[in-house]
Formats: sequence, C-alpha cells, structure tokens
Amino acid sequence: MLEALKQAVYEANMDLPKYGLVTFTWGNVSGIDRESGLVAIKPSGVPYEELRAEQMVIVDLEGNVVEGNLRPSSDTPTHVALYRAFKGIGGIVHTHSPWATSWAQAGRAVPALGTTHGDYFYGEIPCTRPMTEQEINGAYELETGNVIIETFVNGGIDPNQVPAALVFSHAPFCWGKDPHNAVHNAVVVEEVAKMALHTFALNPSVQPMDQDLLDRHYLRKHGQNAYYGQK
Ligand SMILES: O=C(CO)[C@@H](O)[C@@H](O)COP(=O)(O)O
Repeated sequence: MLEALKQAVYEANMDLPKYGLVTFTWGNVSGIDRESGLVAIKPSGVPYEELRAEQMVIVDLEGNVVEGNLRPSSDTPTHVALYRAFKGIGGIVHTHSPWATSWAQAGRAVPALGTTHGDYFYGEIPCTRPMTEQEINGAYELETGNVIIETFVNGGIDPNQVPAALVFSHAPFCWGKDPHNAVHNAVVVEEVAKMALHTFALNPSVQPMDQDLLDRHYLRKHGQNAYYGQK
C-alpha cells in the first residue's frame, strides 16, 4: 500500500516539471492514505532529474518521519495541517508557478472571471491575510497551513469546491482527491491566474462573472446533477 502511494506521489511530483510548474526544486507534492493516516511527500531539495520513487518520505499526520532516509519537504507542516483540517482531500501540491505566485505576492485573490475558472473553482481562489511577525518567526510552515485554513473557515469557503489557495507573499497551495488530481488543479490555477492578469490588463474594470453562469458551469460538473467528470 505504501509502495503504491509512494509511486503515485513520485509520478505526481514528476508531472510538475512536465507541466512547467516548477523551476529548480521550488515545489513538492504529497498524497495521503486516509486509512493509516500516513502521508508520502517529496524529500527536501532533491532535484527532479534525480528524484526516484523510493526516496518519497513517509510521515504521520503530525509530520513525524515514519519511513525514509531523506528529510521530508520543508513544507511538510503545511501539508499535514491541511490534511488534518480538510478531510476530503487526498493530495496536495505546492509550487512557485509564476502567474499564480504573482497574484499571491500582490495579495490578491483570483476572481472567477470566466467559465475556464468556473469549471473548476466555485468562486474566487482566495489569498490569505499577511502573516504576523510572530507567525513568520515561529513555526512558519505550520502557520502557513493555519492561515490557509483560517481563510477558508472565515470566508465560508468549501475546500472541496475551491481546491486551492494563494499564500500572501508566498505562492499557491492546491489540492485534490489524490496527488494526480491535485496536480491537475495546480495546472488550472496557473492557467486561470495567467488569464485573469491578461483580462485585467485588457479591461481593468472587469467584474467577476455572472453567478448564474458560474453555477451553470461549476454545478454541472461537480454538483448533484453532474453529468460528467466527477472530481
Ligand atoms: O516555498 C518554498 C521556499 O520558498 C519551498 O516550497 C521550496 O523551496 C521547496 O522546498 P523543499 O525542497 O520541498 O523543502
């Protein structure tokens, strides 16, 4: 079981350079086996061209290493905080993909401007508040998870309906039902972030899309009456 999880997480990690989402080692993917509560995650700092499935590190939901000879990603505390809070998710991706990161650095949520966005995200992709000095100088990666969770709880956002967040002054975290689906969502986040920036360049006063159009697009794919492509 853990071997299959490590293989899936390895393959999802290798999809990051394939889709142009990472430069050097600026990213990581994890996946969880909900039954055992164990998480497989990329080892920290290992270049993608040298990465192998057996190097994936197994941690528990507190981030303690259970199996593996390498250090887990430095973002592990963020990943496990999200797995603890968002029970429906099975995979997490963190990248510094440039379009989504530009919105994160600007402290701006990506609004739902069109149906490309609406097919995947039921509303804006939120950006977290600035972190406090105490959070930055304390357990920064754990607090990164906490500030994402706070954004969803305070904003009444369902993480199953908006499977991504931008962390202010940092970059995106995306998730999905498994590592492969989380990478898929990370690709879409990058595409809609790029389109949104171009849209505002062409029309700075553009407004979020009509709610009925958003409902029509999101709910037909993800709602009770979904006719294809359940998440
Ligand atoms: O966000 C950052 C650095 O800003 C990290 O995700 C990135 O460097 C990847 O770190 P790891 O190699 O996974 O420890």
